[in-house]
Amino acid sequence: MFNGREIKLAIAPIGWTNDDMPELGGEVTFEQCISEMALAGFQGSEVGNKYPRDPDQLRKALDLRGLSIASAWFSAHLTTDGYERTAAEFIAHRDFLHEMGAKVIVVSEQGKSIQGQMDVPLFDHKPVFNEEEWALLTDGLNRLGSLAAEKGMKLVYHHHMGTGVQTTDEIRRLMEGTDPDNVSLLYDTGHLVFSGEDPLVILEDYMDRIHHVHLKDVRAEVVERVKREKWSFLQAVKAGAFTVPGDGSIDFRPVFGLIAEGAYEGWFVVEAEQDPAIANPLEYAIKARGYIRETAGI
Ligand SMILES: O=C1C[C@@H](O)[C@H](O)[C@@H](O)C1=O
Ligand SMILES: [Co+2]
Repeated sequence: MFNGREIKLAIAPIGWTNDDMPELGGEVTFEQCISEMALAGFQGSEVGNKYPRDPDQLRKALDLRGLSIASAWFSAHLTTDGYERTAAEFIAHRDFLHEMGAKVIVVSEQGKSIQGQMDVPLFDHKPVFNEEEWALLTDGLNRLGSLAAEKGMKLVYHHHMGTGVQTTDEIRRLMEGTDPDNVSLLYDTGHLVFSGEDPLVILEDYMDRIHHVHLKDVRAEVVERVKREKWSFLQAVKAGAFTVPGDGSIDFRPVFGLIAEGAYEGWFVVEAEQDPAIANPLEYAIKARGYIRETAGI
């Protein structure tokens, strides 16, 4: 399907230990997490809070298991903290990822975000940026993107539930307001469907700007309850709003079909945060690996 183009498969540690709620999977060790990723047939990982920050130590642990680092999340606060402070943190993050051999840097604007607030209803209180905030965001991202380019890397922007860049219109505004040379898009199926967007529209319109992919599925019945009962993002995650591809309500066949029509090369990262005490991480990783083989042929 992908005609020999290089697509590598990674899985995020968030199914084992959740960075947003460290109590989920608190007992799971770093070694168990990466060993099970390799056992399930993945080649890479993103960086979680239990990963050693010393590049040599991290590389050794990953090399032993045939894994490499695809990327890691960076929380930007361009709309609230300003460019200079954000850039200083970004450079340290970029340099760590560069040393680990990653080519893309995941960035999400967390100014005014409600994704980490346990009691704030997700669908009623998401932030909406004003003109000034949009200017701070797009200008700051262009500048962070040129810092990434200094190391031959790409900034991939993560649209996300509970943030100012969640909906199709907001993604469109971000894409139109930024320079394609500096700002690329991270395509996350789960966040688009959770928000009520059509994930195929974003692929059709922005395929040439997509340089990183998060494969997340959603349980539609849980999403309905989140809306009806006014749950927060974290409550939704705990209740199982997300799961691995092949276990929820998204049909990934057209998604893979459209990606295959473009020129995409890079990582597909399975990313499915749910409670590891309910959804055994190794079992779900194996399930995801099988589904991708069956539907994408990789
Ligand atoms: O890429 C991601 C990183 C997580 O920390 C986040 O909350 C999750 O939903 C996601 O898509
Ligand atoms: Co994601």
